[in-house]
Order: sequence, then C-alpha cells, then structure tokens
Amino acid sequence: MTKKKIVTLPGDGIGTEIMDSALNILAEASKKFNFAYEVESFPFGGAGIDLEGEPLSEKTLTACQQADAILLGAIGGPKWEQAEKTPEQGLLQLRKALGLFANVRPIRVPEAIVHLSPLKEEIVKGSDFVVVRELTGGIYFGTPRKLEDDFALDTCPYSGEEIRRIVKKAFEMARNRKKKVTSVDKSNVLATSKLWRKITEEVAKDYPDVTLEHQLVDSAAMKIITQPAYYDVIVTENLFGDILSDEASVITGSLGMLPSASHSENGPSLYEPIHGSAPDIAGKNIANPMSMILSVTMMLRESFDQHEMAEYLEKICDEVMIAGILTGDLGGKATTSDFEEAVIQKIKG
Ligand SMILES: NC(=O)C1=CN([C@@H]2O[C@H](COP(=O)(O)OP(=O)(O)OC[C@H]3O[C@@H](n4cnc5c(N)ncnc54)[C@H](O)[C@@H]3O)[C@@H](O)[C@H]2O)C=CC1
Ligand SMILES: CC(C)CC(=O)C(=O)O
Ligand SMILES: [Mg+2]
Repeated sequence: MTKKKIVTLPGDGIGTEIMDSALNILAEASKKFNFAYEVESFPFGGAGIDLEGEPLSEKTLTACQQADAILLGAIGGPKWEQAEKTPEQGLLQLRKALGLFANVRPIRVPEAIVHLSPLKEEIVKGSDFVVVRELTGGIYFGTPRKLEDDFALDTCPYSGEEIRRIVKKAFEMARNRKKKVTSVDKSNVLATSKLWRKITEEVAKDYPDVTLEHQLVDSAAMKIITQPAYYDVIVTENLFGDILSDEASVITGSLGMLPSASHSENGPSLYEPIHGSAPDIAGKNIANPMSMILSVTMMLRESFDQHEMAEYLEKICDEVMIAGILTGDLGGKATTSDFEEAVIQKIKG
C-alpha cells in the first residue's frame, strides 16, 4: 500500500501543542490498524512570517496542493497583529487557493459526556448536528475594502453558483443523516441573504426527501443554545457560520472540542479545529487536544476511508474523558500531555 501523504501546518500558539499530541496519538493508533502514512510539516501563519517572511509561502502552498490531506493547528496572535500581511490573511489565502468552499463543523455530544456541558443535561441530550459553512466567499473576501482614519468599508458578495454548491453539499449530507436542512440567513435585511434563500429553494426541489426550513440568524443563535437537539444540518454563509459554530461549541462543553473539515471540488481536504491559537493559554501545555484529535479522525474517515480506526480513536478519547482525565476548559486538571499519554496508554492496551 502506498503511503498517504499528510502535510501538517501546526501554525502558532496552541496550534503546535495540540498538533504534536494528535500526531503522537495517530502514530500509535496507526500501528494497530496498519495505516501507512508520512507527515511533512511546513511553516504557516505567524510561524511562516517569522521563518519565511510571509504567512503562506509558495513552498507551503505547493506542498498543500500535492498532499493527500492537510492538517492545520491554528494561526495568529498579538505578535503579528500589525504585520504587513497577517497570519489570518494567510489562512484566507490558503482556503481560497485550495478552493476549500465547504467547511463542515460537526457538533456531537455522546451520552456519556453530556455532563461536561455548561448547559442543562436535558437540553444537551441528543444534540447531533453539523454546521456547513461557506468558506471562500462573502465578507471575508469581498472588495472594495477600505480602512481610513474615520471610515471603513467591507463588501459582502455572493454569486448564485457559490451559494448553489454549498447548499447542495448540505442537502447531500442531510440525505445521509436526519434529512433536515436549516438554512440560516438575514433575508429580512441583506440582499445576499435574499439571493441565498431563493437559490436554496431552487436546490431543495432536487431533494424532495429532505425537509428545508429557513431561519434568521439572530433567532437561530438563540435556538442553537436553547434547543440544540432540534437541528440536523445547518447551512449558512461564511461570517454567520464562523460565529454560530463557536457558539455551538458551548453545547459540547468547550471550544476545544470542535474539529472541522474543509472540502474543495476535487483537491485535497484540510482538517482543523474551529478555534484559534488561544494566546491566553499558549505555551502552558494545558490546551484541550480533542479538537485536533477529532480533526484527525475526520481526516481518517473522509480522506482515507479509515472508518474503523476513526471510530476506535473516538471511543478511546470518550473513555479517557469519562474516566475524568479532563483539561482545564472542561473543568479538569489534566495537561495536554496527560490527556495524550492516557489515550496512548489505552491504545497500547
Ligand atoms: N483557524 C484559525 O487558525 C483561527 C485563528 N484565530 C486567531 O486566533 C487568535 C486568538 O483568537 P481568540 O479570539 O482568542 O480565539 P481562540 O479560539 O484562540 O480562543 C478563544 C478562547 O477559547 C479558549 N480555547 C480555544 N481553544 C482551546 C483549546 N483547544 N483548549 C482550551 N481552551 C481553548 C482560549 O483559551 C480562549 O480563552 C487570533 O489571532 C485569531 O485571529 C481565531 C480563530 C480561528
Ligand atoms: C481568520 C478567521 C476567519 C478564522 C476563523 O475564525 C475561523 O475560520 O473560524
Ligand atoms: Mg472562527
């Protein structure tokens, strides 16, 4: 079997710490499942600026384009806020260059860890939904963009085709789940949302087996927290998806629990936690590595068809958490290395 080529972009802050943990766990699990792969790491984000003078060098981009899958930690931090080109711009450039238009952010709370949520157990129970976020359009990319002393401008463009392909992706996913799509927009105000709603209605005609409903983003933000078990597939534009998914992470107990997968039409997919580089806890070995481990299990399933290995790893991580080995964000005292070690010991049996 040829080795799968995984490009890693650890990035900045806790990105490097949780990447190390997840890769050590992958190395141990892959022995058990005979999964052959090679890893090559490249500077990206703030690390790219420090080492190569730019957040996304040609070399790093080319390596990503040639990979079978990409794992990204997180980027950014105060050190680079004033940089000529910031780590965040590098991230947006990478997503655009790889055509990663579909960002899938699953929110799942296994019964056994429902108690880790700050929300009431009866609210959290049964929560299992996915935010499908459009990732290469909208206000993060639109021009003109201006920042003057006393005036600023951002632009939010969406073409029909950009909306159509992400909404189709959401319907395809719903077909294999609970067959319900909730499209979130602000169509009572925004022109892009009016187009979003029209195109979504058109796409829905091809999926008569899937129920479609529309929800305005402000009330959706409320209902995601008060009735999370109501949802199946939420599809939304770039900015709304960014915000709603961080909010949804609360249901699982921590932002440090949520992974994501970003897909293009036909290139390599990229897997990353939904959170950032967490400068407030970076360098302390206390970050929760679950977001990165679950990004690895998404990669195993979606890029490499290693379903058994992914399921096994998720089960073991659940067991470690049930045993009370929890990082600070979940109310525990375990370090990142403690958690990693506990998972590795379980794999070793
Ligand atoms: N994809 C990426 O690389 C992203 C990068 N960023 C960048 O990250 C930097 C920090 O942004 P923030 O607003 O602070 O958001 P953040 O997501 O880095 O952190 C928010 C809060 O969640 C906590 N947190 C996040 N991940 C955690 C984990 N795995 N374990 C335990 N606690 C965790 C942090 O300690 C912090 O209190 C900024 O430069 C931002 O631009 C932000 C979001 C995504
Ligand atoms: C630089 C930001 C757009 C990153 C972010 O917040 C995200 O992708 O969730
Ligand atoms: Mg975000």
